[in-house]
Amino acid sequence: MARGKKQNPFAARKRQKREIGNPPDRRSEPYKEIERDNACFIKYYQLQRICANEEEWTQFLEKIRDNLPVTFRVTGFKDEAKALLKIIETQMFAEYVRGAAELNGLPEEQVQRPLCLPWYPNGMAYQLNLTRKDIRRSESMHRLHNFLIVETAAGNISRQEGVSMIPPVVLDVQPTDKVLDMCAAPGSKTAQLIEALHAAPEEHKIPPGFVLANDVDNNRCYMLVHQAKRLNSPCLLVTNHDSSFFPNMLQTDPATGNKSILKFDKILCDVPCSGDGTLRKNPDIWLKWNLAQAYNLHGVQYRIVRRGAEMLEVGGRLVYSTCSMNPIENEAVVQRIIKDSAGALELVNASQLVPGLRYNPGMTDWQLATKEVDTVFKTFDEVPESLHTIIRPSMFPLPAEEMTAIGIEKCMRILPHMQDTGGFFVAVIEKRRALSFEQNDVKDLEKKVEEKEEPKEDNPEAEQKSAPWGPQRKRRRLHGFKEDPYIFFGEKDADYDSLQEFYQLDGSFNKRCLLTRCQSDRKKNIYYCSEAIRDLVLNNEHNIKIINTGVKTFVRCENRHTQNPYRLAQEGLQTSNGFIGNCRRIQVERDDLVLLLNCTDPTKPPSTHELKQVTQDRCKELCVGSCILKYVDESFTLFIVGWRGTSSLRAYVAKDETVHILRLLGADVSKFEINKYEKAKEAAAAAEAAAAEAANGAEQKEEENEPETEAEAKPEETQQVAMEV
Ligand SMILES: C[S@@+](CC[C@H](N)C(=O)[O-])C[C@H]1O[C@@H](n2cnc3c(N)ncnc32)[C@H](O)[C@@H]1O
Repeated sequence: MARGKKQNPFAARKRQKREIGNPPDRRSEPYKEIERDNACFIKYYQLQRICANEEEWTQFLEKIRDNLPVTFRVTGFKDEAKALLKIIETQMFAEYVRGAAELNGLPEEQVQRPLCLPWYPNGMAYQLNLTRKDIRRSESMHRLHNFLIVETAAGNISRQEGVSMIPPVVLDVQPTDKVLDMCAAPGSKTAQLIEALHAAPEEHKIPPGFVLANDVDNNRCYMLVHQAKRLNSPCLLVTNHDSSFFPNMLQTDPATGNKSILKFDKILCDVPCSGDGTLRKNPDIWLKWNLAQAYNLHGVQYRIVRRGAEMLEVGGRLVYSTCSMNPIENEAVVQRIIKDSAGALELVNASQLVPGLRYNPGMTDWQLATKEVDTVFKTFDEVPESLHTIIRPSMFPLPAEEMTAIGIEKCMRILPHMQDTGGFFVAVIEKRRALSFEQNDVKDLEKKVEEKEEPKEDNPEAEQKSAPWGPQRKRRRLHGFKEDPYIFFGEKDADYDSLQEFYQLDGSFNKRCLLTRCQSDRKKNIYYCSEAIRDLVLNNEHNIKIINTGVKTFVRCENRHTQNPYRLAQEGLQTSNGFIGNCRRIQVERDDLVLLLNCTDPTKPPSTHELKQVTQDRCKELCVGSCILKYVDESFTLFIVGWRGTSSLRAYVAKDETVHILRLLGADVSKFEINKYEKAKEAAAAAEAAAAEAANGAEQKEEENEPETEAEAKPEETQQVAMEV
């Protein structure tokens, strides 16, 4: 190479590749199990004495190397949940026992029954004695597998790690609470928070409280929207911010109209962590685990919980949780925030909310070490200067008397061997008074918001339009997609008037909570959000990046026979149902509903003549258009969106929901079930037959071209080829 001439690194890499040749294609190699071992991990946790004795340590190591059993919970606020639970406990568990017996070659009597998690409210969560792989890969489990997939998609069950259900339970959310989930994606805990908010539908048609679910990762925010949307709550707002710098928000007092800084009653800080408590579910962590991760995360974990503490209402509750077992990410963060709060925050014991849960108390002592765990430090003084930027004084345990005052033992450490779960850490904190470092200047915030706002229209009747965060005026976009605006209905809206008339919407329905996402005279989808969420959007849209809110309630559906261009959306029916009059309701009996749901061809809806006389008579009273089908069972009542056609009636629900309802009705769902093993067998047989036919054809062609004697000489061979293919 000529002197001074720079070598192009890409070209060099290409040349090198050509010389060495392409790396072997590993896709054809058999899948190698990950070795569930990591010397530093073992050394570190042995050093910390996370187990009381050798025997427990052996149990811990054995369990953490094992696969995780499947757990799921029935999503709780619907009346149907109990009916579904009953089906699970009878039919599905009978299926489970049969399948597990076949899988393990055991008599059915010896199969361990699924375990109802004692600490989960209302007996709604179960742990199966099978792993995800067992269920996915065995034919005997295909019905159970189908059931889990369909009911998860329809939002009636949630497959979630057992220990991950604990933080929302101890947060103890009530329907009136203002809840913040600071690190919410992908949203399994957010779903629990929403369920708790809607737990008393008889008291609140729409809960006065709300859940603000936030995540810093824009892509993960959309996973969160997808997960939370299954619950169809009008009380959810999804935002995209770094929680450690979450902006203060304004709220309006509905009685006085005065603005104040929003403080939350309940805050969940399920912070990013090294995740070594999920080793059973994610064995690849064995390959990556090292102490540097915990050292790196301690700072951001502290900043998030500190910001959470600032935004917490006095008297409110904050839960700090991680799926890590490391005291640097757990007790060290908790002791630091409690100490810095100078008595404003207090750790509390929440064991009464999880009766029967086995856990260890928070650790009062731990040690730090180098990344390879070859040098151990008991105090910061022992740490060499070269590590001072990595290992910080706040990571060490406080002196014993300070630790006693903090009551760190009130934290909960759940280890895998205690009840065959993953590992988890949970701390419950309450705020006794305002923090010395929190900023509560409402005037200052109002000024900042006003500076960002566009001039307001004078006409109070005009619709209120939000500008998405990262206002278009500035054409600034930090990351992710630019969201469509949130355009609320004004006091006078022609579409609302026609909706009100057609559906006899009750006077308590707040039309100003209806919104669309595009500026057009022909609204396409109309969403609904609660009053509290509307207030938050309008007060803070210039300050906060909103990703999603509102539940789809009306959908444009032009049909020349109907008087109203909007049909009801099943997603929003849970909310709109309570406000719609009798004029658009048809009560149906079981057989009629089964008939309607079994009609899967939208071009051939059931004729009203096929229905019971009473249903036919009721249909005659309704003009063409969207309607509510009501079905009353002994233990539950169902409301389903329907369509009254000129001479037909149909149910307007998605496939997974259809299967769910048919299941609740005790109807046959076999036509919706997919047996992938049967399908694979059928496909293999078809391929075999096709290949045989092709081989036969080829042989015949050859035979036709060959001399007569040759063909006569090998007839069995031709036969043989056909059979072998
Ligand atoms: C342990 S996960 C949360 C799991 C979630 N609570 C659930 O139950 O599904 C941590 C989340 O924190 C988010 N995150 C990381 N740093 C953050 C920050 N500074 N602010 C907000 N979210 C953050 C990550 O994107 C990740 O989704």
